[in-house]
Order: sequence, then structure tokens, then C-alpha cells
Amino acid sequence: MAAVAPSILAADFANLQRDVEMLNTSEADYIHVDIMDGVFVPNISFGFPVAQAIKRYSTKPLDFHLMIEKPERYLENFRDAGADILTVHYEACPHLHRTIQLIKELGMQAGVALNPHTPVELLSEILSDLSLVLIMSVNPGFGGQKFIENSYRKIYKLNYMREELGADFKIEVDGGVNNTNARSLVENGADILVAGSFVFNSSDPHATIAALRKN
Ligand SMILES: O=C(CO)[C@@H](O)[C@H](O)COP(=O)(O)O
Repeated sequence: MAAVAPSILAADFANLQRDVEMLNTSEADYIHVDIMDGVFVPNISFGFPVAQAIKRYSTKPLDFHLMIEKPERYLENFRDAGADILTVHYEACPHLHRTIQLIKELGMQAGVALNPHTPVELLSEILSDLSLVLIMSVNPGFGGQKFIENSYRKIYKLNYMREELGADFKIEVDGGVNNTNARSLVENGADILVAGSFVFNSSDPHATIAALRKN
């Protein structure tokens, strides 16, 4: 059984309260919140006021994915905005170990995301410190992109490393996730499926979330 984290990036922002409440009454395990700064990725999503509004209405744990340069500047702000899990990018953190420690000291679960070109082996020295590793299966910045097939291999390798270490971090996959690849992703070791357009563009998001969870 997979956990599902619908990505709020694909919601109708003019009806954000309605869409968050729709997720509250679904089987979603988390709400995935994408923060983009227009520097680390070529897109800007939203900032603290919108994140706080999501928190105000959500009854689900919030899983924040920071696609921003130097995320260590804002860890406390995201804790205050309601993050339960805070994921930073390997590629955006020169002092990743310190950033992870700070996230944990602030009482959040710490995650690290990897861009499609970044090998999972680069995390070997900090895997035991993490609650989550996020494998990007598209280049970050936009919803609705095509799934990158090499992601299966990365998840398989990361799952092998997890077993070797006896570690218990979760493996999350994000980008182009749908009902055609969800089963293979879980078979290769993914625990949490992030899905944006596949959930929000479906005619019955509740049924879509429930079906993804069955993988
Ligand atoms: O982080 C990102 C994109 O950078 C994702 O969370 C997307 O929002 C997923 O959207 P879909 O590919 O599922 O439409």
C-alpha cells in the first residue's frame, strides 16, 4: 500500500480552501506543498501567506518541498507556516548536514530531494539522518511534465542502500506520477507517491487518490 501526497501546485488557487478541504475528506496521507523561488527553478509558486492559508484549512500533515536556493535562510518560517516534513534540495545546500540538523532541531522531519541528474550515492553519508528522500522524476519547476524512466533505477538503488544500512527513511517520488507507473514505482521501493495533475485533472480526485494508494 503506497502513501499518497497530492501536490497542491495543481489546485485551483482561486478556490484553494475548497481544494484543501477536498483533500481533507480524501484518503490522501499528506498534502505536498511546492515552494519555488524563480532562481533554483525557473518558476515561482507562492510564499508564506499562501502556505499559512493551506495550513489554516488542512487537517493532513504538510509535506513541504523547497525548490529554493539557500533554504537554511527560511527553515523557521516554514516551521511556522505548518511544515511537518521539510525537504531541501541536495543541489541547493552547500552545508547539507547542518541544514538537516537545523530542520530536526526545529521539530520537523528532514528530507532531501535529488534532481534527475543527481546520483543517489551522493547521500550515502547522511541517509541515516533523514526521514525522507525525494526522487524527482521530472526536472523540478513545473507540474504536468513527462515522467523520466531512469527514476525506477534510482529508486531501486536507494531502496537497496536503505536495506543495507537498516535505515528507515521514506522514499518519495515526484513528477509525472500516474496509474501507469505507480505500481512499478512501489515495486522498486517508493513509499510515497506525489501526484499533482493526475489528481487535480481527474473527474473524481477522491477515487484517483484511493486508486493510487492501492499500489
Ligand atoms: O515539484 C514538482 C514540480 O517541480 C511536483 O510536485 C509537481 O507539482 C508534480 O506535478 P505532476 O507532475 O504530478 O503534475
